[in-house]
Amino acid sequence: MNQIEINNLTKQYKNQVTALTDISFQVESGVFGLLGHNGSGKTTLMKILATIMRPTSGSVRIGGYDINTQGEEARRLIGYLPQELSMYPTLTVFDFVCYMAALKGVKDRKKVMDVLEQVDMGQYAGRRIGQLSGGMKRRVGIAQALAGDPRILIVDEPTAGLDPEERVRFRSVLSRFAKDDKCVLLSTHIVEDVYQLCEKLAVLRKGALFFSGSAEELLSKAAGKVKIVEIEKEKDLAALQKKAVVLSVTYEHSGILARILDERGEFPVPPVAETLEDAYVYCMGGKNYE
Ligand SMILES: Nc1ncnc2c1ncn2[C@@H]1O[C@H](COP(=O)(O)OP(=O)(O)OP(=O)(O)O)[C@@H](O)[C@H]1O
Repeated sequence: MNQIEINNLTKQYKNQVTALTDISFQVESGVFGLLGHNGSGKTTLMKILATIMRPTSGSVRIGGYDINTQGEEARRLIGYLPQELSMYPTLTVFDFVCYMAALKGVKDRKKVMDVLEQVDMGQYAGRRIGQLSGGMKRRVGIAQALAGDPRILIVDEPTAGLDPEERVRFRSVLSRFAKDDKCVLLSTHIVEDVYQLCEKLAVLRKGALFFSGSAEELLSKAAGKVKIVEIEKEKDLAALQKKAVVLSVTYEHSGILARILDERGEFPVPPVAETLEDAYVYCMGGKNYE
């Protein structure tokens, strides 16, 4: 069953910037990844799905409810973690989540404790927000999104800036939520998160939908094209870049190893196994995404 259905969605801001152009895709249960460079329109799309911004045209159904005409019903199904969530540093974790939960009509303090336990923050309930690490704050952000028992969790770039341990922990919180026929829509520009978490994903490029499908389908776009070639000098790199997309470069004692996408089969070396990151960079026209 589709949890989210997006049809011909377009968003033009008042300054005439068109952030989204005719986007259509569906999101089923599980963790769904939304990948794109900075400025590709991810946050705009998340805000529309979270019903805090109206589209210019097109339609969105959340759990079957049309956000334009049944916004209240749709909103009740959603938990949203925005890219930047203002938190009051002097409040305790518990009081902050109680406050956010109350805004959604959840007054039961036991339920607040439950969501803190779900994100492994129960033991820090009494700590002040200002004394938390970045990863802990992000988990508190998820806890407030989980208040009200949503079916659909919309999280905007939740792992940016986290250390590897916190990222792993954060991912497990999301995948734990997504089982039981629920859905997480995760926007990120970190391909590793999508690789670890998502069966399906969409790629936005300059506000347009470039790809929507399974991770395997995205991978297949780079299949057989990823090669490693050796060049002698730095200046040979510029010539190589004219012939192929250079994915990464490693400097060795003997020379320089370049990982490339050989689209036209011009380099007579056997291909190596492609990664999701290779396929993503390929989709993005070869520009690195950081
Ligand atoms: N309130 C606004 N008014 C005008 N233009 C905006 C507004 N918000 C975003 N934009 C523009 O819309 C485009 C998409 O921005 P958006 O924030 O949705 O991208 P993003 O993929 O989330 O980027 P990032 O990863 O950097 O957060 C950009 O060109 C941006 O400058």
